[in-house]
Amino acid sequence: MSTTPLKVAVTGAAGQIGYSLLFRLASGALGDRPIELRLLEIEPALKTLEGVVMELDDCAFPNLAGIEIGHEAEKVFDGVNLALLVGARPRGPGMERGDLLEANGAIFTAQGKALNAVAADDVRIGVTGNPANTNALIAMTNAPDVPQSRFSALTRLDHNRAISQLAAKTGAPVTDITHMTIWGNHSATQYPDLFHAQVAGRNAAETVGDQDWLENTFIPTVAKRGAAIIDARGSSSAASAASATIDAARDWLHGSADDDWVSMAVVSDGSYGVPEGLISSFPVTTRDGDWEIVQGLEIDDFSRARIDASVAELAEERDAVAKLGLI
Ligand SMILES: NC(=O)C1=CN([C@@H]2O[C@H](COP(=O)(O)OP(=O)(O)OC[C@H]3O[C@@H](n4cnc5c(N)ncnc54)[C@H](O)[C@@H]3O)[C@@H](O)[C@H]2O)C=CC1
Ligand SMILES: O=C([O-])CC(=O)C(=O)O
Repeated sequence: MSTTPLKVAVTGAAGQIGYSLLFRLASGALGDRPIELRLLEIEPALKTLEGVVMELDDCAFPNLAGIEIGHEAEKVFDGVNLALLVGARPRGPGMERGDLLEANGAIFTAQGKALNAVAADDVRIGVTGNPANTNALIAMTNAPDVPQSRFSALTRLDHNRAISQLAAKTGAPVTDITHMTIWGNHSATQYPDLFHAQVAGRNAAETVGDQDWLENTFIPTVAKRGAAIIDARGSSSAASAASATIDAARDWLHGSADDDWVSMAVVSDGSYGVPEGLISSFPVTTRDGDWEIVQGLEIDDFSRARIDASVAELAEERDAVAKLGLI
């Protein structure tokens, strides 16, 4: 194991997700390698962030090798190996994540440019801030020197939600649920796929044997879970979003489990009819910091229609940010 600290940037570090994410990162959720935190916030939030840093100090985490904070992306991102782009406005009740495009898009233009200029050559960039897929597209487009494969958007929370719902339905432990896939956008159009998922090695859709539940309960529960949490909590999911951000980063850096896959929104190479260049969620395997889209899955008409609908929304979002001059 390298003893050189992994430099991890977190944006929006004084926000709700940050408050959960930073303590998990600092306590070793990405492995034993020491980490150095680089925390970016807007200037008015720096005082709050200083308080969070005091708390991190007070935990005396053995593997926390240093913390730097600031409001200038080019300083904070200097030499980072992993950038977790969380900072963005969350939606409130009655909003869709796409309503945040204009408010949040500009953040990712500037941060893409800054990462392009100063990040380490091996940087990996995970976007959590919404609308995550299109924000990742904006950052990627504004960072032409960083390989496109280094960008991903978070659909791991949806993936974890789908696992949890299926486990509850079948009575199986979550560890028995494998091969889950979220296709498309991190939005209400996403398609959580039970036709390729497995419960203790058996096909999940067959195990459930209830198309009505699959179509009218499972898919909408997973796809609209974010809104249900906003409705119940008054603010959007935070600890679960931080946990999923860590799951995604850990698997990206260290590899997904053998004989399983994970969901990640990554740049499409045209696989499964998703237009090249869109950042869409796929089943992927990861190893040593690289990902590969799982190939050869059969897509029936039911799945095809749902993947196409979510991908059409991604194309609309891309066109909207192109009109705004963000890509
Ligand atoms: N992809 C996913 O699964 C999920 C995504 N989210 C999204 O994550 C984002 C953050 O959520 P919360 O932490 O709850 O929001 P929050 O409002 O509590 O925190 C956001 C933080 O970002 C900061 N910020 C704003 N502009 C910034 C900039 N240019 N640079 C650096 N920091 C900046 C704000 O000052 C604030 O402290 C939201 O867009 C939310 O919708 C939330 C849950 C799940
Ligand atoms: O729903 C939201 O706005 C926050 C989010 O992305 C989620 O919880 O999946």
